[in-house]
Amino acid sequence: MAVLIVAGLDTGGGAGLKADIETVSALGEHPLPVLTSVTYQNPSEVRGYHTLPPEVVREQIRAVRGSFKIGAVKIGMLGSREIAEAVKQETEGLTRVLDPVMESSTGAKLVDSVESVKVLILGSIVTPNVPEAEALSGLKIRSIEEMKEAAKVIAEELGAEAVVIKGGHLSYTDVLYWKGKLYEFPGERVEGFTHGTGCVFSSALAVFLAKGFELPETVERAKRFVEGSIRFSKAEARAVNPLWELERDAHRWRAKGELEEAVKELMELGEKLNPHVPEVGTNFALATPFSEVFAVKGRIVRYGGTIKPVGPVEFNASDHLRRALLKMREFYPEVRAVLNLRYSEELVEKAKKLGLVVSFYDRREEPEDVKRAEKGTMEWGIESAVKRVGKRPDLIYHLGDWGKEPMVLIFGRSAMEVVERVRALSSR
Ligand SMILES: Cc1ncc(COP(=O)(O)OP(=O)(O)O)c(N)n1
Ligand SMILES: Cc1ncsc1CCOP(=O)(O)O
Repeated sequence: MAVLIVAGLDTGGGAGLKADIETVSALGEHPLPVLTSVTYQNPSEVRGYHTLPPEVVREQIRAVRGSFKIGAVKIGMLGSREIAEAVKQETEGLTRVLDPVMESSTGAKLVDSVESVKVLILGSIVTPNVPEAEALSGLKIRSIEEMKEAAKVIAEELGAEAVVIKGGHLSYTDVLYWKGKLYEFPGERVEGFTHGTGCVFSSALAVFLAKGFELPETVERAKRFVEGSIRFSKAEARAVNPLWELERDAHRWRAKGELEEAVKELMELGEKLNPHVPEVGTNFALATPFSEVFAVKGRIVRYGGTIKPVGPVEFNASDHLRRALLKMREFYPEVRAVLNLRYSEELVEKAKKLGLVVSFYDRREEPEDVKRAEKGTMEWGIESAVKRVGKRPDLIYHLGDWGKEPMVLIFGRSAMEVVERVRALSSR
């Protein structure tokens, strides 16, 4: 099924047509991109924009309308009243999702007037954020109740088929008004970049409508998709990442394979490694670039004179090493793998001789409040070891405490780098 996208170009690659194309493609439908305007923008500022002649927009839509089965159309930045009129005429009869783009999040105007956006409201599913809903309804919005009132006004007075007001500027609850009924979609704050969220949300809505979902389920799905695209947003683009699901799954698949290979290599070191395996066992953890962590289920244990993984490599099969790795990645994101061994002075001395950067933490220095908290020791320990050495540590050890076995953690930028380090450390 094809989804028509009528939108502007964001040269920063975070919002607009590019985000829309990625959203539609990632959700498995075919994007038909129609350009209304070219903006000169980066994630920090919109320097200006140039609108295309309305006839150019009209011809783009005409070129595809007859040749594709169009399930829905997403309309974003219009730029001018003339373009809005042309888009209205050329999209008549299609299921229309209108993101009433007025200003960028950096505060720059992206349309000549609110009236131009209003041209397309009649019969459309409209997705304003709070400031846009205020501009369309003329109401002040300070609460979820006031979001509901504004949604009703936009539907009943301006003739929208449905209205979804996104709560990002207020709470994290979205409100839908459709066929005389109000719905709430609670959400929570997600850490990450948000530039482009409005574009991704409205495109995802168009896709799920094209797939045949009813509006309330469509809103729920689009909201969860946006949350993922913020959680896995792109630091480089400083914007949402509509490709997150595809990238996440590819990363998971690669990480699992990489760790399985490395565990196999590690098993070759069986007899040499056996004396270094602690009482609690060894685990080997690898993070994907999205900081999801794979490890060995049940850990790696001593087995006769050699070693053996108890279970397979699985997602979330580690607690301690996962927390150590994620903390380390807050300082050094290039670190992706870690393995624990039994502490011995000999092992630490060998690491120093090999030129590895060694640091440690002393559990006796752990603040009382961290000690009392259920799970803060590992994070505190890694942070204090990182700060102690002032550069990226390859190995961190601690000398134990009551009921805590002394331990060595060996880090690396890949699972194989850790294996190579363990090989060097365990050789006689
Ligand atoms: C070309 C273009 N279209 C739309 C926007 C606004 O996008 P949105 O998703 O609402 O994101 P923010 O502006 O809130 O970051 C844009 N900036 N450029
Ligand atoms: C108990 C313990 N403490 C530090 S590493 C380790 C073993 C590995 O733990 P996990 O399997 O939870 O990563």
